[in-house]
Amino acid sequence: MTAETSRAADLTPKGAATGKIPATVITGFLGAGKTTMIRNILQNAEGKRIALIINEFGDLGVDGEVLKGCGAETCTEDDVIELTNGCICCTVADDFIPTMTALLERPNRPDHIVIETSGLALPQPLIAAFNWPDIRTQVTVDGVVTVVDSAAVAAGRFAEDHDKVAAQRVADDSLDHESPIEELFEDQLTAADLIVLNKTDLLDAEGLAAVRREVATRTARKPAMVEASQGSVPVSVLLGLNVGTEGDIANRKSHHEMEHEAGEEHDHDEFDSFVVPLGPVAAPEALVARLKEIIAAHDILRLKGFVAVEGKPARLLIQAVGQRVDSYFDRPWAPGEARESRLVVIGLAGLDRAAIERALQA
Ligand SMILES: Nc1nc2c(ncn2[C@@H]2O[C@H](COP(=O)(O)OP(=O)(O)OP(=O)(O)O)[C@@H](O)[C@H]2O)c(=O)[nH]1
Repeated sequence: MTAETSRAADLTPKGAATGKIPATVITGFLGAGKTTMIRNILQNAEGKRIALIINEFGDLGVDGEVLKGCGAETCTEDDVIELTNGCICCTVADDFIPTMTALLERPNRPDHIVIETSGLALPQPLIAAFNWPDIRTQVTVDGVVTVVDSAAVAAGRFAEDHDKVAAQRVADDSLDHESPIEELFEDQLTAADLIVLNKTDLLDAEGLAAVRREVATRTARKPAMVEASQGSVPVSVLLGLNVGTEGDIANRKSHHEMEHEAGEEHDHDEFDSFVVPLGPVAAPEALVARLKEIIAAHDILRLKGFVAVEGKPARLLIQAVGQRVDSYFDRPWAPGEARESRLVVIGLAGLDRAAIERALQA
């Protein structure tokens, strides 16, 4: 093949011109800003009809709630499909394929499909699923966008903590991974066609340049990087990458695939999550202060959920990523809706659930 013909082959349209619906996979570690970025996509879709498939670790459905409430005309509640039965990379055959098939059978097919993986998902099995016979004739992966929490990278969250890994291994000698967080971070970067360095508002130019260098060292591939705050990247940059990533999956192997070519199953045993119910809260500021202490004491990676505040007609959305806790009233409680306070807690396996529950409910 000459250089010219090989270049022409590279430019072959994978999506629209082949009649396939383009699907964008949005991945990235817990709390990186995936849902925030998708909200931005929906609000700036300019008439493009988008169907969303979202998958969350921890069964509270917070992301779905946030996205359904975003009021975008081109993405109604029917267009938001939540996969709550575990992490999408482990439930491809049972959950993802049937969901995609049902979506494709709808009379009113979407112009574009956006898939948000859970923050703990390994994107590779999901991308490979686009090669399944029923799917590959109808849909193609337009691109994989990996969202990075730049502040967390700067804080060393994805650099190996040798003491912690050693402690984990003492607690569970079946652990064969060097560091589950670091590996997953790198696997998500390795899957990327585009990397979004998000949360730039939390860093100065020097810090951001260091993050850019560090991210570049974490994958042998060299996907483009864009910087963003609040996931604000033009839709024209995110959608329409036209890569056909499912055809390149062999070049994006995860640590897990490289270590276990023999086919050992991937799972999420290294991580743990549970939901804690609380009573109504009298003082949200005091709750937020307490959350920060509990997160630090137990090294909780992610905590989110809804809280009923005494005397308030709206529910309080709590979003914590590491030590940073955001909270705001997102919408009024609906008539007849149970005013429950529930928080999902996610961390490395071995979280002291009883102690965390006691502290949260105190
Ligand atoms: N300061 C700052 N906060 C951000 C930015 N983007 C998102 N956040 C906040 O980070 C938190 C997590 O954002 P999400 O969009 O829910 O992150 P996610 O990747 O969908 O999280 P999971 O689905 O739980 O993995 C929320 O409190 C957001 O408001 C940003 O650019 N800057």
